[in-house]
Amino acid sequence: MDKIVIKGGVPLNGEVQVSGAKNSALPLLFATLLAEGQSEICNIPDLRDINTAVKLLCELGADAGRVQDCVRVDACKIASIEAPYDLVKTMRASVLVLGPLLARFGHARVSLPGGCAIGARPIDQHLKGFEALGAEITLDHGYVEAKAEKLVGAKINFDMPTVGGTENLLMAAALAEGETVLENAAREPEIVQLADALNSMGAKIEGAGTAVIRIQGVEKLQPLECSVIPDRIEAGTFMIAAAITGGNVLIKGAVREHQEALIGKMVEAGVRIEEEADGLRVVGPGKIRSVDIRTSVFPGFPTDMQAQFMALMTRAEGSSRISETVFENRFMHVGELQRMGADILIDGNSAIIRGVEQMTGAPVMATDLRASASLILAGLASENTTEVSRIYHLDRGYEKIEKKLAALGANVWREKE
Ligand SMILES: CC(=O)N[C@H]1[C@@H](OP(=O)(O)OP(=O)(O)OC[C@H]2O[C@@H](n3ccc(=O)[nH]c3=O)[C@H](O)[C@@H]2O)O[C@H](CO)[C@@H](O)[C@@H]1O
Ligand SMILES: C=C(OP(=O)(O)O)C(=O)O
Repeated sequence: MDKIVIKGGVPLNGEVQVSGAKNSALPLLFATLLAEGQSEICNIPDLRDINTAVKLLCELGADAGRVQDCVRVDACKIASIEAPYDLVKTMRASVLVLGPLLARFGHARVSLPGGCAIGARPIDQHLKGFEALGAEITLDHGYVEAKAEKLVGAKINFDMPTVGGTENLLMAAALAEGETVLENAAREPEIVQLADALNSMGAKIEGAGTAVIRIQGVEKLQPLECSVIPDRIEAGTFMIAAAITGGNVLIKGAVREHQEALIGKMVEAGVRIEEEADGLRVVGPGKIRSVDIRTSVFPGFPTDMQAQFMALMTRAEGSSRISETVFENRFMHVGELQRMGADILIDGNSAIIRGVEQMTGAPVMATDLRASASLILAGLASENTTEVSRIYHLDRGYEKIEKKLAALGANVWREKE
């Protein structure tokens, strides 16, 4: 297994290119199952989750593979409608094959993903939506099975705005008969990209990016050709890297409209952020100010940036409160940050962080994807050496992060444990 080693204390300088968004690429890859013929999606990041998705598409019988930064998927011949446990357990987003398989073949069987490090993460809202479209759902031997002679449009009101649930239902409803209305839908940029992509395939979807999405079902969809939007969470992670080291970095490809909540909080913390033609320039302050955050659905502060923002607050002047409202167990990084000298107290779903003058490097363990990133960020701003182990979590979602950071001047590299 690999670990990341960081010798902290270097202000980052230069330019870094943001990769394609994992959380957009995954639903787009599964959307290719909706059409016969060859789809091509470009600007696909080179990540473990993408490899898992391609493997899953092949397992279903599609002819899928990477050609440079594109993935081509020929979904003419689908031999299986089952997503097995071995793949689903390593990547929860595998449940996104349910919608497309059900819509095109009337049948899908997917291993239930179960809980993970950050929370229970049920899929009841996805299943409620499929049932409303007329599917029969059964749970058996750890698998969820969905069957329908035909899907018929319906009104679906989600109990909470769920990203995966909205995506799964968008894909299923695209081929259902008649109109589907999704209420209390998620509004993330990844939803907008999926709806745009489906429309380019011939779907009729209106309202993506708002809480109410209307889908007029069509009989058939064409193969997909598109390019993945920049990863706003990777971009945000580099924004914090620049800020926490007191550096000056142009984050190329970062989109301001995708980052308003993060930008607002970083500016409050004293960070200078300027929009340039090809991205966002972030200039770290001499002293970081404490600010409170509360995670929320888009356009609120993203839960996927909570751990990284906490790393920033460990170095701020004063005390800040970070409340996590999306996932019930997303403070796994706290214990590891404490090992590096952070002063953090957990109070229910909030963490109270009192900034410290200096943190010291330590061997720490990555517990999930964004926790891994927060430990690297803390390491960049700490004295001595930090070693982050179990970085297979990191490799799910960050493309060559150590190389990108090293190109900005950081002393960071990957080693075998
Ligand atoms: C691959 C991908 O895009 N992952 C993102 C997606 O995950 P994911 O799509 O799994 O997250 P959701 O938006 O569905 O989850 C939001 C909340 O709703 C709950 N819920 C969700 C569905 C359901 O059927 N029942 C239910 O109770 C979840 O447990 C969670 O508390 O959005 C999350 C929230 O922005 C991000 O952290 C993840 O990075
Ligand atoms: C939680 C995340 O991903 P996933 O939904 O794939 O677990 C993430 O990207 O931070």
